[in-house]
Amino acid sequence: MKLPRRFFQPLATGAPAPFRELPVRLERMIHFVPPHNDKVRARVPELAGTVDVVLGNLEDAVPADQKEAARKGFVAMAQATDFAATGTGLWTRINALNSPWILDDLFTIVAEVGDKLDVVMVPKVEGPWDIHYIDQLLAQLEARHGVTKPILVHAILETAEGVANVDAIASASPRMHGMSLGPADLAASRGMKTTRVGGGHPDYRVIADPAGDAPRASAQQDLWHYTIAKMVDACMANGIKAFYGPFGDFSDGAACEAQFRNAFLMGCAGAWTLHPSQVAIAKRVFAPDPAEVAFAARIVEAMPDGTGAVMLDGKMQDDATWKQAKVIVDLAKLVAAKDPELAAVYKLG
Ligand SMILES: CC(=O)SCCNC(=O)CCNC(=O)[C@H](O)C(C)(C)COP(=O)(O)OP(=O)(O)OC[C@H]1O[C@@H](n2cnc3c(N)ncnc32)[C@H](O)[C@@H]1OP(=O)(O)O
Ligand SMILES: O=CC(=O)O
Ligand SMILES: [Mg+2]
Repeated sequence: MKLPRRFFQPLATGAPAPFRELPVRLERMIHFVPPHNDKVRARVPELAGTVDVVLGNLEDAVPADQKEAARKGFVAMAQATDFAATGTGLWTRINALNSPWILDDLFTIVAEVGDKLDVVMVPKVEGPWDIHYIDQLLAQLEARHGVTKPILVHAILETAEGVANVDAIASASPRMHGMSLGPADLAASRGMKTTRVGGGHPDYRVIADPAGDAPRASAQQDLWHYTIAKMVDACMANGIKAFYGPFGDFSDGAACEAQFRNAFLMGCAGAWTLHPSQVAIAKRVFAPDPAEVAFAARIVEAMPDGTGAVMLDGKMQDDATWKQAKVIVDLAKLVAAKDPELAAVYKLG
């Protein structure tokens, strides 16, 4: 382990100093774009104003013979659009550390558009050693190409070993932005018996005890509850952000919304959107409910210094509920700053 005073030192001469605190940004959805697809890429300038993050995906879902086209497409789309002008994040998902493409991904992208890139998403992270490797390499590339803003790292939690090491991954570097659950790769890595990309499974359920001949009630359970909870704790304990990942059944908006909402309530900041139909779902879910915001604002107002105990509508409020209320009010303010419609509904000063 590094000594605390060395943790924030740049890892290469000439590389920018790491952030001490993460930039505060609204990231309700990380929208995946296949950069080798000319038609979709052409829509990016228009898309950029409608999502919080545009991610050019170079990894899974890009065929092996299109990896180079995807990398070139990403550079072209990064150069063609001023993402910062609309407050939209620009991310890329690079190929895995053991793949033949990773070096060209990073070498090309940092050289060509390193100053425009906010976050590199790293797939199949197994432990802190993977983050240390990327951290060092990014610092060298930032220094070589004169990048002045540190490029952040986002890990996908999608292997059994990664889940076992989740705390160490979250605390591996000041470059860590956050983590996303990768339910498809994780299911494979764990030997789970499902072919779905996220969401539930009709056979994963609990059943009521028998009561004579009466039909036994049963209910589907959330396959991802344990992992999301573990990921949220690891992330929040280290001051970084947790995200739900992909939901693959584009035809089932209700199930996508339920999965996103569970993640939101558990502490996640956002989710991936793979298809335009999922963007509205993410916007709906990852902004607090107006009635909840109104009640939270009353709590904050009733306890101006955040201490003591008061009653509101028959419910006890104290220092702890004040902190809960602050989470909701702060998020609502962040959303309101970007979304005039919700700003009008929230009516926060
Ligand atoms: C497990 C994991 O790793 S998940 C992450 C990896 N997967 C991905 O990144 C997938 C990203 N999504 C995609 O590539 C596409 O949505 C696909 C290939 C899955 C499906 O695309 P299509 O067959 O074109 O879907 P569909 O016909 O419903 O699309 C409707 C429209 O939305 C467009 N569209 C589809 N996906 C996207 C997207 N991610 N961003 C922007 N536009 C999109 C289509 O081009 C189409 O446009 P059109 O009406 O002008 O023809
Ligand atoms: O990369 C995402 C996943 O679910 O796998
Ligand atoms: Mg994956």
